Amino acid sequence: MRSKVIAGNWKMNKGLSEAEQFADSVKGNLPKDDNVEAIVCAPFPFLPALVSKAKSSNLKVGAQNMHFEDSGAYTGEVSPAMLKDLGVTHVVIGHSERREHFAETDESVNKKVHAAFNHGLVPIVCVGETLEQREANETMSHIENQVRKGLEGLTDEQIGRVIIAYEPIWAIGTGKSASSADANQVCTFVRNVVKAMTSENIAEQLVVQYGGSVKPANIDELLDQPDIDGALVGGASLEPGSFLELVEAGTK
Ligand SMILES: O=C[C@H](O)COP(=O)(O)O
Repeated sequence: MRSKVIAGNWKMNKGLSEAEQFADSVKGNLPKDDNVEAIVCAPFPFLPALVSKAKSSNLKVGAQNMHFEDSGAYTGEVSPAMLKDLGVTHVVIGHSERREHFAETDESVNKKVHAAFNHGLVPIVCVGETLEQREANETMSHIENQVRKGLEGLTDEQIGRVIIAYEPIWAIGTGKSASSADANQVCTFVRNVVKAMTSENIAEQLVVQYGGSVKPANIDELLDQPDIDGALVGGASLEPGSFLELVEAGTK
């Protein structure tokens, strides 16, 4: 059985003391259940404090982006080796906000996914369609393209360890979540694309999250779906109480 993975993506929110308070409130209250993983993906400046606070707890700490090179003349960038050194375990790659505002492409996503594995980080690879693509019936072809290009050149074993977050762009931060059936349909499709790319059973190991206006009120319904293995959550991951409720939902 696949574990449920609940990842908070704080985006560019909070200050250092708020981040520390969050970790203090959450770390002792996470469910003691090996079938659910709780990750908080925070802005770079908070990562050392969060890693230190989360030590000896079930809370894992992730980054929201990174460069694909190990080092070099890339002013303002952060390398996978730097994240690994800090004790970060996960990294969000190819979030739609990075694709939209920072010219992230399927090619750079693929380089970053390889770099993550080279440094022992688990990539959370985001895919998702715009409203225009959905209305033009292009959702599946777009998702297939993003999945195939994003995972190109990985071994089957690596693909089995990727987390894919399906986040329809029209559902992000809008309060308008995809219905659980629609979300599951795309998550099943993602698994089938991976099945076609890999040898037997790899696709069954793959964790596929849904993201887009997930909150305590709708997470149960989403996680009840057979191909939704967790959630990548923005707004509702910011408050400790709400984050804990989301993680708790993964134990049911
Ligand atoms: O990475 C998280 C997503 O962009 C979802 O954000 P949201 O939960 O605020 O809609």
